[in-house]
Amino acid sequence: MTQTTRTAPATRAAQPPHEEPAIRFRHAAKSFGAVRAVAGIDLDVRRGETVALLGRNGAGKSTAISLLLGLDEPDAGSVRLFGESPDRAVRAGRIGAMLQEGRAVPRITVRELIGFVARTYPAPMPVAEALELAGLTELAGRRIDRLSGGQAQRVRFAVALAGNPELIVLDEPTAALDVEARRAFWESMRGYARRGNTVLFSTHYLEEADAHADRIVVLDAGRIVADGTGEQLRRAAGGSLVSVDLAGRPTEGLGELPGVVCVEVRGDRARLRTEDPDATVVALAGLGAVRGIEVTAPSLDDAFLALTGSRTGTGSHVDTGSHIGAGTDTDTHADTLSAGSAR
Ligand SMILES: Nc1ncnc2c1ncn2[C@@H]1O[C@H](COP(=O)(O)OP(=O)(O)OP(=O)(O)O)[C@@H](O)[C@H]1O
Repeated sequence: MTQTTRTAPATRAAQPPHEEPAIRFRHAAKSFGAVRAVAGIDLDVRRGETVALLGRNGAGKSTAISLLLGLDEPDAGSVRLFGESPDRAVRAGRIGAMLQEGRAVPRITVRELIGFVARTYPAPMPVAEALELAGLTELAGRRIDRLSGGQAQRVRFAVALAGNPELIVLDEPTAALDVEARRAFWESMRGYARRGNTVLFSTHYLEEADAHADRIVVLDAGRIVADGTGEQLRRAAGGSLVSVDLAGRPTEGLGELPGVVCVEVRGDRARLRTEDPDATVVALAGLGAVRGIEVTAPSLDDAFLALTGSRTGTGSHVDTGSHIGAGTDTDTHADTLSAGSAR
């Protein structure tokens, strides 16, 4: 491979309207036997955007990323990066990736490793710059096998930066990191994005998607079920939540109150999702059911559960935590909201 060096641009220009997007999926599909891991997705990511790919275990995030990096070929449809094939874009150093697996090489220093990786690219980022962006300047002389988990993750980020990519793809970059390491990681990522680069990251963490992405794309059962900002997703989830202490009252008829679209009972409390919280509260008052009444706007968790069709009703099995992790006891109804409905 040619080893000429050019100075990395401090920032990249915003995408002119005629330019190809950084990422373009067109009807892209990939199955493994009977499993449709990616079931025909259409997605454009503009240059300079930071996009989160959100979904539960098995939603298809890693498969979509593999298609994007050319590690897997789609069975149907296409994936283009900056208007070219993933393979070409990756070889040209336009794409950097940080995947879930990947073990650090022992016995060499952080600086040596990044230098080594940088030399394999045609137009790498200066090593000192990659180290600085990844927050590794102080650790440049440290041996790779003597780093903490959070520091090792930063090295992987620097490896992804080494080719001076315009797009970086991160598959669950903060899994297993503690709060401080996460904060440091996102700071580095934002530093890279601020230069006008494009970022696509997958995550199970709703709050990370909301805090660090311009746009959230929700995948479920291989399909895009929503695409928009955190705020748009919350709105798409529809309605506020009115909860009230039942105080032994029967639950019959709650579903017919004005505005109510669904009722969930947890112990002695009823949670009513409503499109008209004022009318619902007035109707509850008419029934004399006002003990412990609370009205809350939908959270991103609520939105996620609604968008991915997660089962609600009895409530006891609904994961309302902000980490959509393994073992979430949910059903899949990918057609709850159609792709792009949150936009
Ligand atoms: N190489 C493979 N062979 C067979 N099935 C696979 C393969 N890779 C993925 N799958 C299946 O495809 C579906 C999507 O998996 P994928 O890893 O893309 O999901 P994910 O959203 O990244 O999940 P996670 O959050 O657990 O990493 C799953 O049902 C998975 O079991």
